[in-house]
Amino acid sequence: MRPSMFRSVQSAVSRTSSHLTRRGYATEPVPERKVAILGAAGGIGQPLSLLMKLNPLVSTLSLYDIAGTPGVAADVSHINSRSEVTGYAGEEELGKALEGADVVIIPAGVPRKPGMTRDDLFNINAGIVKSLATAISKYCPHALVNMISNPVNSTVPIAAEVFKKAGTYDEKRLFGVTTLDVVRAKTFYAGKAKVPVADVNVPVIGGHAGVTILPLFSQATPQANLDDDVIKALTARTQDGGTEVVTAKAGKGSATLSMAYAGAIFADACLKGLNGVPDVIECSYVQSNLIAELPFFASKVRIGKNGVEEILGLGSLSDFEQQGLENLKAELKSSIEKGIKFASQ
Ligand SMILES: NC(=O)C1=CN([C@@H]2O[C@H](COP(=O)(O)OP(=O)(O)OC[C@H]3O[C@@H](n4cnc5c(N)ncnc54)[C@H](O)[C@@H]3O)[C@@H](O)[C@H]2O)C=CC1
Ligand SMILES: O=C([O-])CC(=O)C(=O)O
Repeated sequence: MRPSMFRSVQSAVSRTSSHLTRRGYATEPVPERKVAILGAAGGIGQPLSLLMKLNPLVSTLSLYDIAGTPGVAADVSHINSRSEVTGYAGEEELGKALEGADVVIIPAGVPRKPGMTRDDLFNINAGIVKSLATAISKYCPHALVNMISNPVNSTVPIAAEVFKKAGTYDEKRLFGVTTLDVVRAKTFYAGKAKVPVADVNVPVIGGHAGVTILPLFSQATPQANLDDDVIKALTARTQDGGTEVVTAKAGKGSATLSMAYAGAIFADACLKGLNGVPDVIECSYVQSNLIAELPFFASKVRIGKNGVEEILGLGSLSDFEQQGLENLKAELKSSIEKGIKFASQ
């Protein structure tokens, strides 16, 4: 667990309702924040529900799925942390699940099996995302939306189109969650660079599928003089990280635990941004004008009270990364167009 998150979890467990620190001094009251998880009974949804229950910034935790959420909610609700937990099951309860939400996290939809690409999930997940985005535009149009459902390169443009049609689109409030790519890049880099993983930072740009995932190891900190072939191998492993897990799970789904961790990190960043914490910076796949032909692109973004406050520049890229950027453009462009076309039908 990232050290700051570990401290959050520790303080969640020790905090009292009057917001006393462990030393007993009164602190600023923490604002009320409702977080809704759509797909909360699934492989990602369950551990993500657990992690969000441990987050002291959450006051109401709303767990929605087509089935199974009352059990998940009853289970995590017994944990002695701040938030009140409610489970909602079935479409007729979706409105109540969403009403008043500040952050909506969406891990709803089918995962990959060996041999599939993320795009192979499009036919099923596009429809799921479209209907959930329609409900968000109706019940909590101002929420920050954290899209986890794959293919993220297309599901984010789908949600944007749905919001546009409903007249509720605010490009600052829609995020594709690419945090797992960053988590993987950090872990793999620390292993090769032989530096403490907790100190490592690696930006990951582009999108969230295969070659569209572009880790910028030339900007990794702490710097290490890794050979070109090591950087190439680290890049390939980061790009194939999801497939590595799908293969190892051998038909039982894709990354769930590491994704729940990554999703919890990203949602925590959104909550901190909403609460006015300065300099909250994470990589995310958002509406962007960094690359002319790609209206959605992942890069470092500053998250604040209104969502995306600033899209940070890409910084300087190595020749290898520059080539990687050229190589990802065609696939990412077509995934974006596919999403937009689907949503406008
Ligand atoms: N962005 C990322 O980095 C990652 C994304 N994913 C994606 O996350 C998604 C979920 O993965 P898992 O949790 O492993 O799948 P899962 O099958 O274990 O869980 C999905 C859950 O979504 C629910 N669901 C289906 N239709 C729904 C609807 N209309 N409304 C609400 N809930 C609905 C299902 O009932 C199920 O509980 C997949 O699309 C997967 O590819 C997975 C890992 C990483
Ligand atoms: O690979 C998958 O299908 C799930 C995913 O997005 C990831 O683990 O990065």
